[in-house]
Amino acid sequence: MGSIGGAELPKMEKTQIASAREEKILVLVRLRPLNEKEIVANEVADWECINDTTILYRNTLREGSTFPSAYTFDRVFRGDCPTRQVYEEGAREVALSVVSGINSSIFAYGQTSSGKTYTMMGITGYTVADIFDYIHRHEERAFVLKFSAIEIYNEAIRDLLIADSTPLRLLDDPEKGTVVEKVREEILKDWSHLKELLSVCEAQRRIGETSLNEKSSRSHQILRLTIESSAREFIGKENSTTLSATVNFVDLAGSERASQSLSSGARLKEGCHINRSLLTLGTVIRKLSNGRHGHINYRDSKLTRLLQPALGGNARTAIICTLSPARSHVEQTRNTLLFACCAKEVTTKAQVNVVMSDKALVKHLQKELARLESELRSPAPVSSTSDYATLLRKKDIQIQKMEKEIREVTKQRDLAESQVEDLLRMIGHDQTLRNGAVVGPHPTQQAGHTWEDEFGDGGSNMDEPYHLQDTTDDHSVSDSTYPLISIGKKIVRSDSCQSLEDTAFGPAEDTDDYCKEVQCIETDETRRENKFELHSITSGENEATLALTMFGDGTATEQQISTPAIGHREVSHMQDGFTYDMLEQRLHHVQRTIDALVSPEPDETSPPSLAAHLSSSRSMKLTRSSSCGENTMTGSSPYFGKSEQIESTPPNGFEKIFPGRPESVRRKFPPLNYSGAARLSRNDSQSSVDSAYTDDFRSQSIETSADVDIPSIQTFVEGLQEMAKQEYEKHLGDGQAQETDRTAHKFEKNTKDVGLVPMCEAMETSSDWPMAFERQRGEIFELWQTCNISLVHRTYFFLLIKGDPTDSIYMEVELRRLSFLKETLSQGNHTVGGRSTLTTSIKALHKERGMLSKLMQRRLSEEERKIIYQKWGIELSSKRRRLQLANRLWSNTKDMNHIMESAAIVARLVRFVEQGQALKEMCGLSFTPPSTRRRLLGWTFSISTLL
Ligand SMILES: Nc1ncnc2c1ncn2[C@@H]1O[C@H](COP(=O)(O)OP(=O)(O)OP(=O)(O)O)[C@@H](O)[C@H]1O
Repeated sequence: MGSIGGAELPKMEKTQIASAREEKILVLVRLRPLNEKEIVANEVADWECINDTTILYRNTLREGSTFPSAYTFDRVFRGDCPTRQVYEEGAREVALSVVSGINSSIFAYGQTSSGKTYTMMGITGYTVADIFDYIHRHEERAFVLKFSAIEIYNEAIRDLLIADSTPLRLLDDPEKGTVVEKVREEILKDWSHLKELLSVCEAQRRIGETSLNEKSSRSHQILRLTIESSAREFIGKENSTTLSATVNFVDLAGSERASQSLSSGARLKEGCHINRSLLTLGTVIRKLSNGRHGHINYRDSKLTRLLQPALGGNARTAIICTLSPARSHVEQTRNTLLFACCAKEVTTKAQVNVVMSDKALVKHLQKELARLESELRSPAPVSSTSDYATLLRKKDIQIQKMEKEIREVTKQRDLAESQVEDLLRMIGHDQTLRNGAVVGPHPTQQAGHTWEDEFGDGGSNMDEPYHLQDTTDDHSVSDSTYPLISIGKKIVRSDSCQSLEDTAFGPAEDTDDYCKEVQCIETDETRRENKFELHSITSGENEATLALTMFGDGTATEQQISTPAIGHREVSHMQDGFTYDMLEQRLHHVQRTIDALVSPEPDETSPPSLAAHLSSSRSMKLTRSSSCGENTMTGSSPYFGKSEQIESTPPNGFEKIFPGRPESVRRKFPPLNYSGAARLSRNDSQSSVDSAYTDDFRSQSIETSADVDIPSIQTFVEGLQEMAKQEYEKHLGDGQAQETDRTAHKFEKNTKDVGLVPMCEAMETSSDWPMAFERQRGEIFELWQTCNISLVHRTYFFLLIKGDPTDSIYMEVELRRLSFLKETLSQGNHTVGGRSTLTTSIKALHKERGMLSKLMQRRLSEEERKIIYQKWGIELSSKRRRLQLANRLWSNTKDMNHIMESAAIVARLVRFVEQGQALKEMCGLSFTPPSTRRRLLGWTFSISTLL
C-alpha cells in the first residue's frame, strides 16, 4: 500500500477495471466561531458540537420548538477546529481517491459568510500538496496533470483560467529545490491567486449594493485537477494502462434565499439564477436521497448538469456544510442542516477509471473470456438441480457484468480515439502555432465564445470586467539546466467541453451526451467548422502546455494533451483499424453479391433466375444508397475513397428495381444504435444524419424485430470482430504475430494487425489454401447442421466469407466456436450455451424456420413463391407450403447449389441487402477498394449460379 502523509492509499499497480463501489456521500459539518461583527452585536452562539458526530441547538428560549435539536453526521467540527483537521479527519480520504484513478468532489455548502471559501481554500491547498508528495514518492509512475477553474454566474459558465489569462509558470531556479517542489509551490500560489481574482470579480459585482448581504458570493466556483498516471516503463507503448481521474473543489454561492438577499430588477434576476442552481441542487439531492426513483432533473441548472457524476454517479463525494452559530442566522443554519441530512442519504458509485490501450483491452477481455470458457468446460460439481440453476444464474450475472464493463471501457476508448483523431487533425491545421510550444497570450474572448457554443446560454458575461490582462510576456522557461516546464492553464476547447460534462467529471452516464460529444466534433458540418475554428485558435498554442508529465524522481516533461504519451493507439492503427477494413471488404463483396441477387446483369444464356424474376415484379424503385453515404461523409471521412464511390454507386439515373421496399428506407439509411454496440462507436461520429434517418430506421427495425427474432447483421459483424480480436491475441500469445516491417503495404499492415500475417502468408503462398478452404468450409457446414445453428447466422457468414486467404481467421474462429458448441452439446450441457442469440437449441431453430415462413408471405409475392416452390419440388396444392420450404432451407450440407439457394432466400427474407448497406454506410467502414491481392475462391456468386 502506498501512503500520503501517513494515510494509506491503495497501490496504483493493483487497480484494474474494478467494479463500481457504491457508497454514501460523506457529509461533514463545520461550525465557525462568532465573527467580530456578531460579537459586537452581542450575538449569542446557539449551536454546539457535543461530540465528533453530533451538533446540538441549545436555545433554551425556544423550548417546545418543532424542529429537532440534535443532528448527526459523519463528522462535525467545532468552531475552533483548524482547517487542517477538517481536511485530515474529513475530506482527505475522498479527495485523494483521485490518485487511485477515482473521481472525487468536495463541496462547500452554506449561507454567506459561514466559511465556505475559508474552508475550501485550505482543503484545496492541502490536497494539492498531498498529491504532489505522492507524485514525488512514486518514481516508477509518470503523471499528467491538467488544471481548470470554472465559474457559474447567472447560469453562464466561464472558464476562469483562460479568461484571466495568467499562465501558471515554473521558475527555473535550481536553488529552489527539486522541480516537483517548485511546481507545487507555484500551483499552490496560483490557486490562491485565483481566489484573489475571484474576490475582485465579486467586489465589482457588489458595487452599489447596500443590503445586508452585500458580501454574499454571487457565483459558484469549481476548481478541478485531473490526474492521469501510468507505469513509466509503458509510456508510449501499445499495451499501456492509464488511470485518469478528476478532483473537483466546489465553492457554492451563499445558500440564502432570494427573498432575503435580493430586492428587485437585475439583482433579483441574478438571485434567481444563483438560486436556480442551488434550488436544483437541493431538488436533485432530495430526489437522490429518496432512492433515485424517477427522473432526476440534473439538466435544470448548469451547476447540477456539470456536477452530475459527482452527485449520483462515478465519483466519491464529500459535502462540507458550513454554519454560523449566531442566533440571528438560525433559520439559515437549519436550512443548511436539512440539506445536509438529505445529502447523507445520497449514494454514488465510484470506480477506478482505467484508460486502456487497445492491446491491453483485448488482452483483458480475452483473459476474461478464457476464464469463463474454462469455467464452462469444467463446472464446479453441483449436488442438485437447484444448485445447478443457482450456478447458472451466477454465471449469467457475471457475464452481464462483464458485458457492461466492456461497454464502459470501449466507450472510454472510443471517446479518447475521437478526441485524439480530432486533435491530430487540428495539429496539421496549425503547425506554426504548434511549434511555438509554450504558453502564449490567450484571446480572452475564446472562453465566452466556446462556453456559449457548448451550453447555448445567451447570458454571456463577456461584457463584464473580468478579463484581467496578462502582463507577463515571458511565458516560457528555457533554461537548459532543468527540463523545460510550463504548466498551462488553458484548456483545449474540445477537451474542455468534453471533459466538463463527460470525462473529467467521470464518464457520462447518458449515452446522449456521449453521442453529442462525438457528433459535436466530427459530424455536424456547421458545428464542426466552429469547432475547428476554435481549435485552430486555441490548440496550437496550448497543446504543449496543457499538461505536465511528471516523474517521481523530480524530472518533468511537457506533455501534449492531445497526444498523451501514455498508451494511446497510433494514428495509423486507428485509421487502418483491421476490423473496419477487413469487414468493409467483406461487406463490399457481400453487397455486390446481393446486388447481383436483386438486380442481376441480364445473362442471355442463362435461364431466367428467381432474382431476375423478383426484379421484374416491380412495386418500388430502389435507388442505390451510396448517395446517402456520400452525403453524410463527404469531406468528413478520410476513409471515403473516390474509387469506391464510383464502384459502388451506379451511374446517374440508374435505379434498381426492388419489390416491397418501404419508401423511407429507399431514401436514406439510418445510423446504428450504439447503445449496445460500443465497439463500433467510433463510427457514430459519422452518423450525423438527420434524426429522421433514425426514425426511419427505427420504424424499419421495429417492423423487422416485430416480425422475427433475427439477429441483425450488426450483431453478427460485432461477433466476428470480437472473435477475430480474440484470435489475434491468441496468435500473439503463440508468438506467431511479430511485427517486422512497419512500412509494409497497407494491406499487409492490416492483416498484421489482426495477427494474420503468418497465416495469410502461408495461405497465399501455399497451393494448399484452396483445398484447405474447401475442407474447412465443408466442416463448417456440417457443424452448423449438427449444432442447429441459426439459418440467419449461416447466411451472413456464408455471404461474408468468400474464400479470401484472410478469411481463414474467421473460419478458424468459427470452427473453434462450433467445435466447442458441439462438445458442449455432446456433454449434455444444452442449457449452458442457451443464452446466445446463435443458440444451438433445436427449438430455436424450429422457431426461426417458422418465422422465416411467415416472412415469405410478407416479403415474396405470390408469383415469386410459386417459382420457388416449383424449383424446390413443393407441390403447389400441398398444405403449409411456406413452412415446407422453410424446413428445407439449409438442410443439405453437401449440395453447394442447395446452400447457395438457401442463402439467397434467407438473405432476401431478412433484408440482408438493406442491413448490409446500412451497416456499411453508418458504421463508417472504410471505403477502400478491395485489395488486388484478394483471391476469391468458390463462393463468388452470380445470379445464374444461385437460382
Ligand atoms: N472556521 C473559521 N474560523 C475563523 N474564521 C472563519 C472561519 N470560517 C470563516 N471565517 C471568516 O469568516 C469570514 C467569511 O468567510 P468566507 O468568506 O469563507 O464565507 P463564505 O461562506 O465563503 O461567504 P460567501 O458565501 O459570501 O462567499 C471570513 O473573514 C473568514 O476568514
